[in-house]
Amino acid sequence: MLKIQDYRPESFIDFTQADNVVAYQAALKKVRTELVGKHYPLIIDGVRVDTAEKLESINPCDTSEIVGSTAKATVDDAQKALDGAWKAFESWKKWTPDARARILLKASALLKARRLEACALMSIEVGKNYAEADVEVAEAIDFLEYYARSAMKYSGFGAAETTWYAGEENGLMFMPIGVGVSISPWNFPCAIYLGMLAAPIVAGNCVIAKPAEDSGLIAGFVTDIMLEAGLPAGVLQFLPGVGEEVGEYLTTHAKTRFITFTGSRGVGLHINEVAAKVQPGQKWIKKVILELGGKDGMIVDETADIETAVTAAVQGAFGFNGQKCSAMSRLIVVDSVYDEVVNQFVERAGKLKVGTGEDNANVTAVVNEESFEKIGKYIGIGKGEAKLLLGGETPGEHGGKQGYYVQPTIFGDVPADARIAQEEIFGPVISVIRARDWQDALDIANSTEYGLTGGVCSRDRARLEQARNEFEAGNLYFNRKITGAIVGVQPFGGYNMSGTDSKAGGPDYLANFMQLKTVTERW
Ligand SMILES: NC(=O)c1ccc[n+]([C@@H]2O[C@H](COP(=O)([O-])OP(=O)(O)OC[C@H]3O[C@@H](n4cnc5c(N)ncnc54)[C@H](O)[C@@H]3O)[C@@H](O)[C@H]2O)c1
Ligand SMILES: N[C@@H](CCC=O)C(=O)O
Repeated sequence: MLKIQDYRPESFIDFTQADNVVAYQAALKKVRTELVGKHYPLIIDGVRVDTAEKLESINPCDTSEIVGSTAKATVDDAQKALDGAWKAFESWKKWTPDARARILLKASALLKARRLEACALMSIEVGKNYAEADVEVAEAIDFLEYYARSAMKYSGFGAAETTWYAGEENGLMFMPIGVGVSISPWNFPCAIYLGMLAAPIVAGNCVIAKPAEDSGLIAGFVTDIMLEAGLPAGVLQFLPGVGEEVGEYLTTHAKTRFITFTGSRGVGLHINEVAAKVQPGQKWIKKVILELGGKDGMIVDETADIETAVTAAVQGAFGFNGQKCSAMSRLIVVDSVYDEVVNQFVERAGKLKVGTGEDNANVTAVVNEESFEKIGKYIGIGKGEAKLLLGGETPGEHGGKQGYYVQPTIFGDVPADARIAQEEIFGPVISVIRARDWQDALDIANSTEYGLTGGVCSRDRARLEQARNEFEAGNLYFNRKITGAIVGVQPFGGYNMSGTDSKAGGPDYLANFMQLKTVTERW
């Protein structure tokens, strides 16, 4: 059993302090010297393997810059990774939970020591500003620390309660399940990537990690940390590649035991479907854990503190340019305070500074051309569906640099069933919806197929209690922003089409990657 202090989330760096800003800028310089331009090969069975083709990361805030590259795995590489991982599983599954957990704790210490480098790399690779990058690296550290401790809970024959029965010993054992693939998105390329591989690994499984195409460098960076921390060869196979090629190959493969996926609803549902089909030679029903998109709404009623509500709306809507599954993309305001709330929201959002992640702007460029085009298309749709209150342009340029820049955009008086109020846009585009009253607001909040995050700004106790039970969201927040779940504090995962509600960073998350065996011995 580990002898360590109780879990406590990392605190965030205060960038109102000048010396912290100076330290961040020094990290940016260091990263520009040491990591920009770097190439990360695949890692199969602990060996670095390069490929003929590569995947390049482009700086979204300055598209003339190639930040670096990774290898691009083929299906042959995926097959080798799968075979090697099963070999590694034979010994890894026998490691004790505390021995496995020590590797996560060591990785956490290594990541803490390189915290600002990881942040700076994300500022350049995906355009995160300082606070957004820092919150993410803190979350990655938290995942390592939290899952290391969680692993203890599943240790030994008596890990779960069973009832005593005369003449027998009965007990439950939690067992690892095998080799799985972890497929992650670009928007939390450090924390979600790392959390989604660390959890199954500490539970005794082996993982093939397939990062998103746009964020291979930060994935390579943290993969190296996991290996430096002492993971045996083959336990973690690093397999950057194209989702539709290697991702598809692995999710449909007979030897894949589990799939943990975080990404868009379309891809997630596709994986759910193909993974359900039993392949020749397949011996199990694949476990599929899906965490998908959202169309997250926050209600403001007539009893709310308007200043609190507007601050929550601006933070929830525009943090990392709205590129969070948790982002507030619908602001639902009760008619009697609609004008007051919306005027203040538009005024505050209009003051946000647009620029690069490296310059610590409030709103930076969106991640890639596909997102840029998609967001532009939705802004066009919005202009036909509602009243444009702010922004509405996609300049594609800022300060003389070409990049995927989209103005913070707000539409008002959006019908609740409009496309911009129902479909995930994943950018800085907000629909404000007018509700007749509180009940109408709650009905509107629940009127999408998603159910990830949600919020209510109100001082009415009865309404908060009603929302507690009736608001369809996996993560519900009152009188604050609806983003920024903290590991262990706000376990994270969505309802309905937002996912399987696996609750990353929650007390039972590791159980997703285990099977239970009941053993009875009669005396
Ligand atoms: N619920 C959550 O916890 C959560 C967290 C972060 C992001 N998201 C969601 O993720 C989306 C943004 O991320 P994205 O653009 O990277 O999503 P995406 O679905 O386009 O890609 C996610 C991953 O899936 C891979 N992929 C694509 N096609 C595949 C296939 N056929 N088979 C296997 N893998 C395949 C991609 O290469 C990538 O690694 C948004 O919808 C956002 O809401 C959800
Ligand atoms: N866990 C993050 C969102 C992850 C999705 O993009 C939050 O709570 O804001």
